[in-house]
Amino acid sequence: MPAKYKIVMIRHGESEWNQKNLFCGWYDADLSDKGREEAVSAGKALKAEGYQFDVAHTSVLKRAQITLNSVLKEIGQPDIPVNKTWRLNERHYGGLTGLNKAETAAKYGEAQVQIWRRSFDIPPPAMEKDHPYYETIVKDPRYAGDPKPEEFPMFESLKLTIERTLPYWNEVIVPQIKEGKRIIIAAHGNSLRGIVKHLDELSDAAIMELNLPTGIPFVYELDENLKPVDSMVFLGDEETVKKAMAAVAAQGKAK
Ligand SMILES: O=C(O)[C@@H](COP(=O)(O)O)OP(=O)(O)O
Repeated sequence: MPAKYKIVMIRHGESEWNQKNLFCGWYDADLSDKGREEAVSAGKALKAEGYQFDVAHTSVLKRAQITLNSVLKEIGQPDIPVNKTWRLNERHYGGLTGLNKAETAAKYGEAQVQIWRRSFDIPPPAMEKDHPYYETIVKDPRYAGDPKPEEFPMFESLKLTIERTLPYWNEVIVPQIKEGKRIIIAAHGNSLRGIVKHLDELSDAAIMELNLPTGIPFVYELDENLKPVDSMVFLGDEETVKKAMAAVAAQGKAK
């Protein structure tokens, strides 16, 4: 079937916590200088290809929002409607939040860290009340009322992340796609892996292999039933994308 719709997604540029190689999850890390540059380059790449959007979706975390704002500024559309939702947040990394990924691998083994980072349904340990970032995250006013207290995660596997991201995809984004709206989503490594898994119907095993690079936009072309005609086409040269993906995968290695 021919392509009918196009949607652009981007993982935020490198954050200060990506740079320090810390599990970040719902911690609201800022972009690093490199991440800000990546966001500007992403905007320029979209501009060069003539992309324009009617609406944008992002998480409530600033690393995604700043990336989106940079992109929209570069393409000359700083004022389009932007929907912000916790449902596009990064997966909640539970008790691992704030730990160094390489040090965690040295302590618990690379295989365990790989399970925590990439298994489909094995969650990281829960964030307990005495965790250094518990109060910062749970009491953050941006979450007052939404998610509801019973929905508020203390940890998330990719499976749990998908369970809270997909309702937003299906109920908010899909109707807009079908109305012909040109959409960009600026979000996170794992919230976007969830959407990719859904669109491409990847198996639980196949999604483990996918590492999304920071700050490189990718495009899906969808047919009228929203099945991909073209999947995950990055606006970047192949070698750069491959290297960036390998670098993300390597973050879980004990140095
Ligand atoms: O939470 C985090 O540490 C990273 C992803 O980490 P990995 O699952 O790749 O370890 O999220 P993001 O930088 O996309 O917001």
